[in-house]
Amino acid sequence: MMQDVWTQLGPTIAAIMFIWTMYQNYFPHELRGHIRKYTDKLVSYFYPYMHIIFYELETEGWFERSKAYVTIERYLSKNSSTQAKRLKANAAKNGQSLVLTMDDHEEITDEYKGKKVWWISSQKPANRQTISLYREDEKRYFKLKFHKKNRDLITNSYLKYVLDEGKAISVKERQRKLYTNNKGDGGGYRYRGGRMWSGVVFEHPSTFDTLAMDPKKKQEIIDDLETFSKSKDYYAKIGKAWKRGFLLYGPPGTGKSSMIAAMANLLKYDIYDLELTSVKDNTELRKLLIDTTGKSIIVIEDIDCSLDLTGQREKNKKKKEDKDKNEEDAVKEKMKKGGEEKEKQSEVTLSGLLNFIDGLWSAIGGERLIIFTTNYVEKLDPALIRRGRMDKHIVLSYCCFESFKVLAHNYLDVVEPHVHFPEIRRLLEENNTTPADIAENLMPKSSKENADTCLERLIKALEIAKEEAKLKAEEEERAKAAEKDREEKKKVKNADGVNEKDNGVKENGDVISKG
Ligand SMILES: Nc1ncnc2c1ncn2[C@@H]1O[C@H](COP(=O)(O)OP(=O)(O)OP(=O)(O)O)[C@@H](O)[C@H]1O
Ligand SMILES: [Mg+2]
Repeated sequence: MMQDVWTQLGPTIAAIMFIWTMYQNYFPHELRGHIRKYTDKLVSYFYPYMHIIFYELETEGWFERSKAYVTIERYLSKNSSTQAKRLKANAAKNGQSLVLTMDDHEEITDEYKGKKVWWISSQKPANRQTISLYREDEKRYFKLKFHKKNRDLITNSYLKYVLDEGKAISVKERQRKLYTNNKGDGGGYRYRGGRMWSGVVFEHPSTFDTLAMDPKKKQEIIDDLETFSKSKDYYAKIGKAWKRGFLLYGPPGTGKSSMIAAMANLLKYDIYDLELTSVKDNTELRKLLIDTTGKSIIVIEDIDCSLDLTGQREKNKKKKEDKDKNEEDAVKEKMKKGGEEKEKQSEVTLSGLLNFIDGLWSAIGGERLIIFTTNYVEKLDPALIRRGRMDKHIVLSYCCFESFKVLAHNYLDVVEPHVHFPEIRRLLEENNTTPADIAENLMPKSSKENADTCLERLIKALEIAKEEAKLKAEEEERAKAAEKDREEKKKVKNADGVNEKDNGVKENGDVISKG
């Protein structure tokens, strides 16, 4: 049977191969191009499908990988691993993880709004008649095949969807960075590749799961952030730059910095930690802003300590003028002494900072959070923190029982009900203890310590803190009473003095009247 088939097909296959070899080797190149053009036209007339080709390399410039190709590659990686038989692995996150995509000549299907499309990964044979500096595989491309009747849907909507999804996957997989504008030892910026920020890999482990705070408040913040990150079109519709300001305030050790790290981890953003005191002036501040990328959080920690931004603007202006004058005098003085003035005070003003937050330049680069932290919210100029600039004010406060439960679960794997919990609850209500203090007590200090020993240590620490707070309050009470006593005595003394003085005036008056 097999032999019959071969006897019938053999000559036909041999003839086709012979014609193909002749065509490839002896047919003039230009003529082949013409023939291809007409056969393509003929085929496309009857063929119900359309193709779009995405080449790997840009045809203009320095043969860089095309952004569209890379984005599509990322998008297809989500289907490739389940559909393609041969996969290709590319390194991501500086070699720490792998992206799997289909290998050449593989085909996978995708579905969009009920319509099926095909993605084919392929390679164009290199033109042997031209000399190229590049390898053959530089003609690699993705071919998108779809039915002609779906043309509008695919070109108007599906392609945008693919690029958006691909970008989102790239963002998730990229290695995130923590940048700082801190100057080097020499006092100047270390420009890395022309950038004003220097960055390291951001690997802070804080997440909203590990953050101890009231669960309702926590969920509200998570919802706010997620809504923000998906609201590109909404912000465009209402004519607002796609950014959101957060003011985090509360005593030291209540989780402000931890929350910033959790936000960055939730949204997969980079962090730009802006050290305002290292910024020379408003112009430099603007340059730093321009040098940030989208999908980032710009943080100014301890804003009240960063600059003299706490008073009224006019007052600040006057202060600044005085300061400038004093500084100038000081510099002259030092120069006279042969000294060298290296560290110059920052000249960033409140208006410069306001401009940074919501001026025209702040809209460049897309989605961005701006976060200020402070221990003393009341010290800040209201203009700096008004809604619209700092859209959401979040207070992080002392540890309540709900927050404690999160810490106990994270640090010791202990959950309610527990024999020590009621006492801890009572002590927390009577004490102002920061989550940082609770966390420190919950952490096992040796392999011998277990959950119970840690909780008992916490109870002891809370009792001591309560006792100390009581003693401190008594001490303050005594100091207040002593102060009050001193004031009373002073008043009596003053009153006596006034009486004596009054008497003197009377007497003098008498003298005058007598005169
Ligand atoms: N709410 C919290 N949830 C979980 N851990 C916390 C929380 N608050 C503080 N901690 C722990 O305490 C440490 C210090 O917290 P963090 O640096 O976030 O405080 P902060 O509010 O930024 O303080 P500061 O005002 O001094 O900058 C953290 O490393 C973390 O371990
Ligand atoms: Mg902090």
